[in-house]
Amino acid sequence: SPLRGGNFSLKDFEIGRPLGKGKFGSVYLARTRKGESHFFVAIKVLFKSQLISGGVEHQLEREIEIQSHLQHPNILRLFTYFWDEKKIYLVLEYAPGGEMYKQLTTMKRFPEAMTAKYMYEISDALTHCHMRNVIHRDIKPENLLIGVNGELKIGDFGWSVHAPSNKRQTMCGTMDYLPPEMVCGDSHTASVDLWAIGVLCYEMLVGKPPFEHDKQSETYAAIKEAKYRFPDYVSKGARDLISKLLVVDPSKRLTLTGVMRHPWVESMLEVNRR
Ligand SMILES: Clc1cnc2c(Nc3ccc(N4CCOCC4)cc3)nc(-c3cccnc3)cn12
Repeated sequence: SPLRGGNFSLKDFEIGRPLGKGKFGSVYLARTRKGESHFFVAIKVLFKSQLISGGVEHQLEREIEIQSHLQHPNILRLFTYFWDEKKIYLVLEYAPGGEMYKQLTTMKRFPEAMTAKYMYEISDALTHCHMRNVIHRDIKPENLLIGVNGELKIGDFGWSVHAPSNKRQTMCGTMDYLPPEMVCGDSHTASVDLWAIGVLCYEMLVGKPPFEHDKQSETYAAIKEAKYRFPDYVSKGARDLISKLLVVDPSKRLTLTGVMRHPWVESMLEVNRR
């Protein structure tokens, strides 16, 4: 890629339309100026002042450290970063398919074959992370993007840490994806990501997460007991996979290999190949 080497600055890019707004800044479509073939990227612009007031500078450092070293087809690349007086710029891979949660909102719920393909891809990506002792900790549709061939891309490592960790995290997103051990504040391991992909699989098939309740206290209670129900249309195979991930005891959850080899996933991947 033309983003070899270092010391880039804003003048090396033509900034295009805004792609969306994040918590601490915005994301813009951009393309490299140099060279004949215009290489599209996404530039995430973060305000130093907001990072400091949000007390998340160290989290950004971790995000950059982790994401710049992970290279996997289902993990959004962080090519480089630079800063000026007021802002920090992350030069990320552009995901032409946009955000998964917008796709899910539009479609209401995904077909089983599409859900199984995403489950395979995210398990493959998390295997890559866990082998490098990286726990993502914030798997949810809002952090997942879609690539040029409809493939899933994990797009945000803002909450990832090196395992094992008992880092308290001031919650500012949804609780729906929190596993029991994090709800109870216990230390947690990579298996928190397995619980999260169980929640993700349910939400992709049903259109809402399994433990969603009006009151936060009810959500917590349901999570702690892994108490949830399936609508009738969820197949036996999908129920089997989800029930092996949404297990209170972290050591009893299905492994990532177990997800990729699950009979329902394998049978649905066959459907995709036809
Ligand atoms: Cl990082 C990163 C890399 N690529 C993206 C991206 N890509 C992207 C592609 C296509 C469309 N559109 C396709 C036609 O219909 C309208 C949306 C949107 C975003 N979006 C975001 C983002 C972030 C926050 C809110 N909203 C979108 C972050 N990204």
